[in-house]
Amino acid sequence: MENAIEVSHLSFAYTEEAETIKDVSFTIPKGSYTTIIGHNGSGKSTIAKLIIGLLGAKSGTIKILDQVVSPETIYELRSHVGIVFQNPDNQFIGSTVADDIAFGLENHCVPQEQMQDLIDKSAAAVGMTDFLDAEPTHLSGGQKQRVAIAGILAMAPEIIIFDESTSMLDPQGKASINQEINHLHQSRDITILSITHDMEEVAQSEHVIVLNQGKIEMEGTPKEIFAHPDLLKNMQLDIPFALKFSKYLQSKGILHEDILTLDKVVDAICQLKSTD
Ligand SMILES: Nc1ncnc2c1ncn2[C@@H]1O[C@H](COP(=O)(O)OP(=O)(O)OP(=O)(O)O)[C@@H](O)[C@H]1O
Repeated sequence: MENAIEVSHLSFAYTEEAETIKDVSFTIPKGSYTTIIGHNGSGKSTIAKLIIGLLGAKSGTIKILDQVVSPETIYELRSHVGIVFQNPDNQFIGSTVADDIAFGLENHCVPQEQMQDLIDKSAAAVGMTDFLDAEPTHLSGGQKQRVAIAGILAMAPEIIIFDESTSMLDPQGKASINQEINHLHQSRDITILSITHDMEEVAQSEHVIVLNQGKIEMEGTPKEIFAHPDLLKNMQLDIPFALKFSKYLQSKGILHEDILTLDKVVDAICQLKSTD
């Protein structure tokens, strides 16, 4: 399978005293959904900034769609990668929400007649239809995050990087955006790299990278990663609620395996009832 992103022996330091990223290597296959987790300050956002060339590596290489990221290539490469940051305040350009979502589309020369449809659909996907004429600066933190996500959804680039971009959303908003990300990934084959503290989102991804003090500590499927709750706890990380619940049901003899999502826990219980 071709790779969307290849990171090879990447190191980076903000200061001379200490390295923030220490010899990190990983690959993200095209069309895959990867999450990066790690304690605060483990270097997750720094990796995202290195990938899109906002920071320059001290050593190592990064390839996007088989091209090495460098000052010469980054401008062209960015047309294939959309990124939504944690702090939406730094991302607004338009004077209304609609203008803001339109900005990326205009840059990509999307015809006017398609533009309105894309703005409407992406605003609806993040629950912001009623705010299209609002000024972005007047929105709450979570609403701003929704608009920033809508701007990227509208452009549907080949690769999307989410850097804790649902951190300010209420639980329902988070769940519906997670659903939207999953839908986008499955229906359009878009490569997703999501930096997150939301273990429910991690459970829906295909591959997980666990970062600890600038190094990769573990890598694998969500099931493989969540099979080590004690290791995760040592890194201030948790397992999804559904997994805790399924472990509890196992202790009561009701279920017989670890299950990562609530939907699947409910399916398993329904299955038991139907075989009673
Ligand atoms: N501009 C900067 N100058 C100096 N040090 C920085 C800078 N930005 C980040 N750091 C340091 O680099 C380390 C990694 O930061 P980074 O933001 O990548 O972590 P993170 O894993 O994304 O954290 P969080 O989960 O809190 O968002 C931290 O120790 C942080 O203090």
